[in-house]
Amino acid sequence: MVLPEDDDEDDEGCKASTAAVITFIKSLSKFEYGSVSSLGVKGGPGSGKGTQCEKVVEKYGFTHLSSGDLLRAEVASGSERGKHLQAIMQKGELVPLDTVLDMIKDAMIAKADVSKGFLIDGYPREVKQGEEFEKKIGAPALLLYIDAKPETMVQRLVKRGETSGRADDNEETIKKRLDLYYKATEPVIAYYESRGIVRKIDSELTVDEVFKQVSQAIDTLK
Ligand SMILES: Nc1nc2c(ncn2[C@@H]2O[C@H](COP(=O)(O)OP(=O)(O)OP(=O)(O)O)[C@@H](O)[C@H]2O)c(=O)[nH]1
Ligand SMILES: O=c1ccn([C@@H]2O[C@H](COP(=O)(O)OP(=O)(O)O)[C@@H](O)[C@H]2O)c(=O)[nH]1
Ligand SMILES: [Mg+2]
Repeated sequence: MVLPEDDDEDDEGCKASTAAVITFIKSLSKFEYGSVSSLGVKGGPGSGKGTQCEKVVEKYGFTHLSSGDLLRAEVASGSERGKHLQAIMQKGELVPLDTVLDMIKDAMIAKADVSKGFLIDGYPREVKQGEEFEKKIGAPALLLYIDAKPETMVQRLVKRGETSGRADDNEETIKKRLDLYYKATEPVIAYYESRGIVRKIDSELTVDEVFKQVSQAIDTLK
């Protein structure tokens, strides 16, 4: 996959596609959920982001974009770039910010004409990524913060690792992902909290009970 270079002022194609995303995001105000353009879904590894996003897609028809899934798709393609990404992800480290942002932007453009809104799962990973996302795409309408205790997350991921085939669902990498989450990602939540758009969801319950809270949060946007 060839991605546009954002910093290349001569890249007219890239500027045109960024403009297309901005136009689309603005046009979303016509849709059912008022001002909803994108919803951020944050929480630690294994907190249940993917599980809840699937249910939101089913009920609300939003498009689910998981930055981790996009990266895993690139790895699965077997490309040179994918091999490089795999090495980073296997260590539980973060892929460079521009790479992920370009992937999300391309995925949004691809779905722009059919989507009711976007669920951006697992992104931004760091405050700087959030700032870049806002500059290039727009501010999220809401941030769902899927909150679980670290021991719950570890337990869920170890169990998921029995069948997921994910190279990073092993105890050593899980620990690194958790450490990085508390260091780099939790500050993202504080950053959006100051704007009043964070909705904290208790994820220590059953999937359906967690989803009730998620639905309530989304319904406040109606
Ligand atoms: N008991 C319980 N288990 C859950 C809940 N949500 C998710 N799980 C389980 O926890 C594991 C992790 O859930 P995911 O939805 O994959 O978590 P995630 O936050 O997307 O994880 P990453 O992709 O690693 O960031 C899965 O095996 C789920 O079946 C929940 O609300 N309650
Ligand atoms: O915006 C992102 C999303 C994911 N990753 C990488 O992809 C891995 C898996 O991400 P995912 O969101 O699927 O799972 P989590 O880390 O929350 O368990 C992470 O550990 C990172 O190496 C990244 O670098 N930037
Ligand atoms: Mg996930």
